[in-house]
Amino acid sequence: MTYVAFPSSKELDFTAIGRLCIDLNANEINRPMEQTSTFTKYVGGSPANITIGLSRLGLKTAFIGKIADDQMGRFIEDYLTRNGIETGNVVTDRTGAVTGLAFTEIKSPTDCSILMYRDNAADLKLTPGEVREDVIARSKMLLISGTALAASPSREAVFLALDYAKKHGCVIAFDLDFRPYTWTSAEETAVYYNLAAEKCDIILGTREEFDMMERFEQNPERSDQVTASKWFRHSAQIVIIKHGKDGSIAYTKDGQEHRAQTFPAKVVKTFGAGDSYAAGFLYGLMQGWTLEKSMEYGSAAACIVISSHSCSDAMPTSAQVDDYIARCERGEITAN
Ligand SMILES: Nc1ncnc2c1ncn2[C@@H]1O[C@H](COP(=O)(O)OP(=O)(O)OP(=O)(O)O)[C@@H](O)[C@H]1O
Ligand SMILES: O=C(O)C[C@@H](O)[C@H](O)C(=O)CO
Repeated sequence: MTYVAFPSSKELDFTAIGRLCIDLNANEINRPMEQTSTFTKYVGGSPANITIGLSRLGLKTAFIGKIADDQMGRFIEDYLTRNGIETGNVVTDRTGAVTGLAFTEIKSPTDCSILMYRDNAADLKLTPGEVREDVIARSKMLLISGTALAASPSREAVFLALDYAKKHGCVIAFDLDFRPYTWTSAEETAVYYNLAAEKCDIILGTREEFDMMERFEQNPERSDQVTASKWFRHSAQIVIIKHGKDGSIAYTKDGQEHRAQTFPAKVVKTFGAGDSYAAGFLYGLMQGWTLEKSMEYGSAAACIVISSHSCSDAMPTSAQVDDYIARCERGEITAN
């Protein structure tokens, strides 16, 4: 059964728009930030991580975003280029904006948090005029990410990208990627998330992210089924609701539910699970696999990333995902 049809004639498989930033991940893990002295620098930001993931899996990818005119901005652009991602629509800020920094605290494999430095962040300065229609026109899929909706002009840039995607028959995926620190009001957050989600074919989020969007609605049981059915009255064909190590459920417009197994992992830290899951899942969907197989691939990719120190750098290749699944089947990997 095919739930979304990707336009086969287009040259780029995947384009994402949104946040490009830096992760500084604690080297001394299993302790609070106060006791951490050194960090390793990686490219970060959910849509960047997903694009890197899809490029590692072998797809032709591009990114639309804005970087600071400094060493961090140049590091990000260089990393994307070295990973085979087209950066012609990554523009450089000239107003003195800075690169967003995410310091990660790894207190234990299940207790992780992120300390953000995002004042005057360059990624939120992307203007509608800087979004190139031709890049979206050449893409089979556009991915948007919620954080880019948090402020103008990046918010309007994303809505224009959605219009271009609709015009050019691009499949649209929305990773909700709700980061509370970027937003100022709960009402504003829900309004813009809902406006964007109405236009998307595939919506991926956690139960908590959908709860945030449902603040004006009735879903007292926090039912995934009720959540998904709302979006099928708009553009959605697939709604995925993620539940951490308990797995994920994909709902489809034909009323079906699809579940996939999760895999054991020796977890180092939890962040990056959602981004690697999205990369693996969207890759499978583009290969024409079943939803179950695509979700399983996402789950295995997530296990690889949460067992590693980084998010972007740890994004696996197909060979690594296949190998992980095979080792799990042979009982060689157990959870910690
Ligand atoms: N501890 C775990 N063990 C095995 N698989 C996991 C674990 N945590 C997450 N996963 C896999 O990753 C997928 C996505 O994880 P999760 O629901 O935590 O997303 P998320 O909250 O968006 O992640 P992030 O922490 O990156 O924001 C899950 O559906 C599951 O397949
Ligand atoms: O920008 C953030 O919010 C942090 C990300 O850079 C980080 O890579 C992450 O949390 C991945 O989900």
